[in-house]
Amino acid sequence: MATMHVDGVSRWYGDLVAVNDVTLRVQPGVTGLLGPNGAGKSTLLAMLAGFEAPSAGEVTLDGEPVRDNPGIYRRLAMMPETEAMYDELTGREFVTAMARLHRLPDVRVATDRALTLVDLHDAADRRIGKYSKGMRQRIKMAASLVHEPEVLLLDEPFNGMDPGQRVRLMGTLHEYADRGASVVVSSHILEEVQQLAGTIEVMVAGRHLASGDFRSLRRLMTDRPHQYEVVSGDDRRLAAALVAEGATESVTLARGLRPSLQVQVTDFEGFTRTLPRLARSLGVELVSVRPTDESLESVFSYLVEGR
Ligand SMILES: Nc1ncnc2c1ncn2[C@@H]1O[C@H](COP(=O)(O)OP(=O)(O)OP(=O)(O)O)[C@@H](O)[C@H]1O
Repeated sequence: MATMHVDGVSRWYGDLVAVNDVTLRVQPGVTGLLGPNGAGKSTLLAMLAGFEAPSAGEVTLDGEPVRDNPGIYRRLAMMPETEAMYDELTGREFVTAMARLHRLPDVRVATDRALTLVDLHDAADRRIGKYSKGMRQRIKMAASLVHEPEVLLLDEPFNGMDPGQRVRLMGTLHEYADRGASVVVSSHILEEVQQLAGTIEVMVAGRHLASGDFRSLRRLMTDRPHQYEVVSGDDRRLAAALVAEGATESVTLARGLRPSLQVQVTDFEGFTRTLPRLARSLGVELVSVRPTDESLESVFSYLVEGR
C-alpha cells in the first residue's frame, strides 16, 4: 500500500507563497484536505500529483520522487476541479481513451470496471455534453480510476453536486479506499470532510495548520474556551452562582424565544462537576446543557482565527 510524504514543501509564484513549508504524510484511507478558498489546496494536490514542481522541499511516493517520474504516474491519478471536458465523446469513449493512454493490457475490461465503479454503465454511450453535472463528475472519476491508481487525488469533487450525488460519490470513494488506496479529497466545506475523511489536514493561507481526525482536532483545543448553552429553571440565580464560584470565563443571559445562559468555560471537566452541584444546592432545575461549538466549523474557525 502506498504512502506519500510531503517534506518541507513550498510553492511560490513570484512574491506569492501559495504553499508554505508543508510537511505531512498521506496513508491509505480517505484524507480530507480542508481549507478556505486560496488556502493552497489545489497547488498542494498538483504537487502531490507531480504536475507542479515544488519551489522547495520534496514529494515522494514510497520513497520515490513523484515529479518527472513516469513510473509513478501509473500509480496515482488526479481528478482536477476543471469543468473542461470532451463533450463530443461518449462517456465510454472518454474512459477508453484514458485506458489507452495508460497502455492498459485490456482496455475494454478496464473501461467496464471503471464505469461500473462509478455506476455509469447505463449512460456510457451518451455524449458527455448531454450529461448532468453529477454525471460529468462521475465520468471524470471513471477516467481517473481506469488504471486503478493506488493514490487518487480529487480537487473539490463535490462542487455543484446535489445531496444524493454527494452521498453516492462518498460511497464510491470509501469503496475505493477500502481496497487499500489512498484517497485525498480537497474541500472548503467542513461538513463534507467531516462525513468523508478519517484524517483531516487543515490548510490556511498556504500553511498546514493541523492534522488528525475530527476528535483529535477538537482535543487540540481543550485549553481553549468552550461554549455551552444552559437552559434552567432559573437562569438568573444560576448565572449569579456560577460567577460567584468563578467556574466560567463568562456567562451571558440570552433572552428571546428560548431564554438560556451562554456560558464560556476553559476548565471543561471542572464545569461539568460544578454546574450540577450548584443547581442542586440552589434547587434550580437543569433543563439542558448543550455545547454550541462542537461542529467542525467551530473547530476550524478556532484553528483559523486563533492564530
Ligand atoms: N499558477 C499560479 N500563478 C499565480 N498564483 C497562483 C497560481 N496558482 C495558484 N496561485 C495562487 O496561490 C494561492 C493558492 O491557490 P490554490 O488554488 O492552491 O488554493 P485553493 O486552496 O485550492 O483555493 P480554491 O479552492 O479557491 O481553488 C492563491 O492565492 C492563488 O491565487
